Amino acid sequence: MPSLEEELFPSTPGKFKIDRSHSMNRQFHRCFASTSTMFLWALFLIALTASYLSFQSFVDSGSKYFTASWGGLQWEKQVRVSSQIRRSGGMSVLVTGGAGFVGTHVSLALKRRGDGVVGLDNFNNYYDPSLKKARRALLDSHGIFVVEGDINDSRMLEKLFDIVAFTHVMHLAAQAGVRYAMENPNSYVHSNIAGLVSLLEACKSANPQPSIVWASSSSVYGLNEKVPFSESDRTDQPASLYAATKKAGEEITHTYNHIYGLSITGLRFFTVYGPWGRPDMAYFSFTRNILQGKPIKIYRGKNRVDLARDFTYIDDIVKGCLGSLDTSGKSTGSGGKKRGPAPYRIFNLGNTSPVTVPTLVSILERYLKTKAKRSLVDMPGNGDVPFTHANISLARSELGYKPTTDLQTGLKKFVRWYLSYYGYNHGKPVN
Ligand SMILES: O=C(O)[C@H]1O[C@H](OP(=O)(O)OP(=O)(O)OC[C@H]2O[C@@H](n3ccc(=O)[nH]c3=O)[C@H](O)[C@@H]2O)[C@H](O)[C@@H](O)[C@H]1O
Repeated sequence: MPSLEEELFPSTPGKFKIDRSHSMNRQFHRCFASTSTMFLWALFLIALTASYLSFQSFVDSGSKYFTASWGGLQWEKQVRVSSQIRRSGGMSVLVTGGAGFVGTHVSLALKRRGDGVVGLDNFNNYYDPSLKKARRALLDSHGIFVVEGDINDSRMLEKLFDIVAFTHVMHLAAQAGVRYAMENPNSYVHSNIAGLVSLLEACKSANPQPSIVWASSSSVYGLNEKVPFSESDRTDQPASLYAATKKAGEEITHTYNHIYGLSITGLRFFTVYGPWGRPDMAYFSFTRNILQGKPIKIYRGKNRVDLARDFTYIDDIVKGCLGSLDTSGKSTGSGGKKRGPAPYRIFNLGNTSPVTVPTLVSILERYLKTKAKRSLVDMPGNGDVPFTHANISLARSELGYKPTTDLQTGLKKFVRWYLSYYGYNHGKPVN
């Protein structure tokens, strides 16, 4: 089969017909036919080479994923204004995944205390983008600008660091979800591996280099059976590709810390829930299905043992994130070179009191005043782990992290928000 180039440039040039105007003078044509043909060929070749090269760089930078919704004077002004610090000793933070669940809450908390915040989000459709847009509207009403862009877009990242000398990056952009990794494995590589490297490259080259706090996951403990999970426990048995990419992230950030002097703090979040949460998570989809009278699947482990999670309320997670930013220490590199050792830290951020999934459902039933249609099924082999339980002593001593919201209280707040956001037509208001 001929290649595209062979089709465009057949080996017998005579086959390639150039349309000529009838008004052309035959004599003139005969004299200049060979010169003009060569000239046209040369022009054509130059144009083709140029478009091929620009297409290559487009593909190389992964730009096929990007929307061109950044840049321009107005955009730069919005970025600058949003990043302005309004307290002494404050920080300017780039929050990736800014329109995400945790990103929104962290951004609001930072802004509230006078820090400068710029969000960054690609608004992908892993779950309903209208929820992300509603979060963006909320952020906007608090003076926080969210840039629409992908962390793989290195040109855009470079531009952001040109405009603002961010002191910190709160990196929360990721492909989340444990079970979805079997459906769309490449999206995890794209965001959690390639995107992470692209972001670290931008941070490494930035002058000054920012300190980085980023979201790892409790899922890195995988098949670890020692409870509660401590940071020093083994994390080399991931049960899902999601977990494997988060574990890889911990190794990748370590190399950037080691080679370039970037200050790194990785946070292992334990099943975070709350208002403005992620619709793909169990507590959220259970609520929707219970209100709509649809059945819910409750997974059970081996020997019909209930699964359990160390569900952690969003406000507690936000405190852990801010504590991490405040204690992160400085990156030491400049001009892409390390000038001395920089902090590398990993912390569990959990609640320390696991609750079983059936108990979670009972709490929801009470607040929703509706019985769930429970269907108990054996846990499919899709990356799930039977339980999680955080040991948080390290975060407590280093960050002053102290979770204060139990599942009952947190779910009550979530249900209130859910009903106010989606309306009361799906169920009765919570007391
Ligand atoms: O801590 C993390 O690092 C991860 O937390 C979250 O993962 P998980 O702890 O798996 O939360 P989630 O899906 O809410 O399932 C909760 C429970 O409900 C069970 N579950 C789930 C679905 C269902 O239909 N039925 C069911 O029983 C299920 O078996 C499980 O026992 C984040 O999604 C993930 O992005 C990551 O951040």
